[in-house]
Amino acid sequence: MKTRIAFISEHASPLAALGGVDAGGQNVYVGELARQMAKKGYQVDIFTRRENPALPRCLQWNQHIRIIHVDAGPPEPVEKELLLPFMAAFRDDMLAFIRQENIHYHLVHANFFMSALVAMELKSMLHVPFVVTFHALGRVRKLHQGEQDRFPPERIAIEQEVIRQADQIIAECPQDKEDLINLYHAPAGKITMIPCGVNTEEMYPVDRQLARMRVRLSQDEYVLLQLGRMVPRKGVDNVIRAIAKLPYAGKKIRLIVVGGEAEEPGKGPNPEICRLKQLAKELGIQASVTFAGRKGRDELKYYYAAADIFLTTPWYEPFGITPLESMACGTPVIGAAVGGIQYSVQDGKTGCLVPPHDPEALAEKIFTLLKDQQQLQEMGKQAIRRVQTLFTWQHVAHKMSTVYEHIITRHNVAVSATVLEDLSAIDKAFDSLMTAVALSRRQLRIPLRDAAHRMCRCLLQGKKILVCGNGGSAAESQHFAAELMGRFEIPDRPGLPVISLTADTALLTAWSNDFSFDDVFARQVRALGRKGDILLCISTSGNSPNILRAMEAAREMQITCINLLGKDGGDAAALGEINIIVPSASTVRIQEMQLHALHTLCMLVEQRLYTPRPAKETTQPVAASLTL
Ligand SMILES: O=C(CO)[C@@H](O)[C@H](O)[C@H](O)[C@H](O)COP(=O)(O)O
Ligand SMILES: [Zn+2]
Repeated sequence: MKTRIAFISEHASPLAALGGVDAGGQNVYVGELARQMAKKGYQVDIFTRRENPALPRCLQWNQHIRIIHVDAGPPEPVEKELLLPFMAAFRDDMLAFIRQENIHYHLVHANFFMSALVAMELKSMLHVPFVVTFHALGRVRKLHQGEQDRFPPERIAIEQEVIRQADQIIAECPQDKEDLINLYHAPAGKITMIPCGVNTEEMYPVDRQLARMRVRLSQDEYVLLQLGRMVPRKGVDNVIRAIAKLPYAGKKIRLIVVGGEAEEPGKGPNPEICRLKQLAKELGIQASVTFAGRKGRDELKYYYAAADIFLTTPWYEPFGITPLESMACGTPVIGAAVGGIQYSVQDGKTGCLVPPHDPEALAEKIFTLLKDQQQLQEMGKQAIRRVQTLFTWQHVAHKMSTVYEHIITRHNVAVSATVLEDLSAIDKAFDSLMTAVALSRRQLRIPLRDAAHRMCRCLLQGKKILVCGNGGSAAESQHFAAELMGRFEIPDRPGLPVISLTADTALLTAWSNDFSFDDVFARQVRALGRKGDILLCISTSGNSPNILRAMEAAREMQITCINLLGKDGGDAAALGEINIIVPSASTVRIQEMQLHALHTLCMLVEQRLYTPRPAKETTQPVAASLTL
């Protein structure tokens, strides 16, 4: 059987176009990882929110991967900051799919905190372990974006709880791991560092001249590339400011900005692009900056390869896939020394690191590198080498499958341990019941026979039986009365006068409320009992005061006391004419044996009084033939 993994990526579908505000690294991560895991033999279902009513419920992406569109919120794009309220619906619809298909997942891989919220709930309902890749952390975002962060404040508490409940946390770079530990107190042992990857079949070196021809860029200019989502935190303004500060480096310089959604009729252009265009204009460099818009993934390698240097200076970056893509295409990167960029870009080797929000520092590095073409070339080669050793998706999938297998094995062992524990507890309960049965069989035969005999004599004399007990024994009193007043195994016989003293709630509550609970049964014995009747007391301890008082009343009235007891019989044993004492110290076993004893008494009484005679009348007492 294949190992089945459920990926949850609530806002980032691998099918979504890249470059839009909410479409970025996570979409690529989920798609690429799923493809590599499928190659490794896993069956992967990717659950993502339906953003378009035309999408099928379940799309077979390839032989081993399905994309399931989950109905949660309106079937249209919704900003991820507004998605949290739809997560309950996401969980319910995902559960409905799982139940309908009757699937058992071995593991859930949650992406982003909202998916992890769903994974936590599935874990508690379906006992499926989960790993989480946060992709971004609320506390880090808050630190950098402050009031501009529009995620609901509950995000932090959810992330904190996810960290507690996750079976393993995937940190994407050393900084991510540090943030998890320092900002969330995540236990280091729960974190595995696995970077993002880059698809080297999609991103690979292309001859620069050819690449420039392909994307129609001049061969005579320096080309600097900025590529990614167009949101303020990506710091594209910082890059534009740096360009404005660059001294002449021997050739004209062109900055290409790739990204942003395609402009749709009726919808305005991306506000960040408008802001950036305005900035370039204000700085007087609009002629040197080309806003190329969104490009298809198959075109990106030409842009990367066409560039002399790739620039990325976000305020912060949980990982950052674009620097890796650029490196895979052999183009060195100047990146901000933040988040994952500090890990993927080796300063001075595969590119350079600069502080974020510092256009001077960036301009200086660009200038230095452009002037040293030999070093740039060497950095390009090193960049390719670094990607191929550390950042291929095959490498990522290999590390990830080790984590998956470890968790699945650990979970299976824990499940089998719990199952074994439960089975052993069940076995023990049966064993102890069997011991109680064996001992009782030996010790209760005679008192049971005597008790049945006395009951028959009492009933044949037109007398009655009163029964009482507390708690479980109260229930059995009523049970016993119902069997005899109604019927046990012989149909169509008259009812027998057996009354449970535990059934009159009005009397029981009034008498215990106004006088004493200790007298609730004695009071009824005195009112209902007559000489020659039987009082059957059921107690596991034999020490309940109301039982003892009832027996005292019975004895005063020459009512026979038969006791069904346990343990050492307690004080009741001294007051009973017949004591049936279950030989066990366990209240539970005593009660179970007492029920059996009561059924046995019913059987004996019924058989003795109403032996079925098919040829004749079946319900006549056989008193005449009884030897009392
Ligand atoms: O069923 C159970 C325990 O298994 C309890 O309800 C139990 O019957 C109650 O604690 C009784 O109050 C115990 O009274 P007794 O058997 O000692 O006379
Ligand atoms: Zn009980």
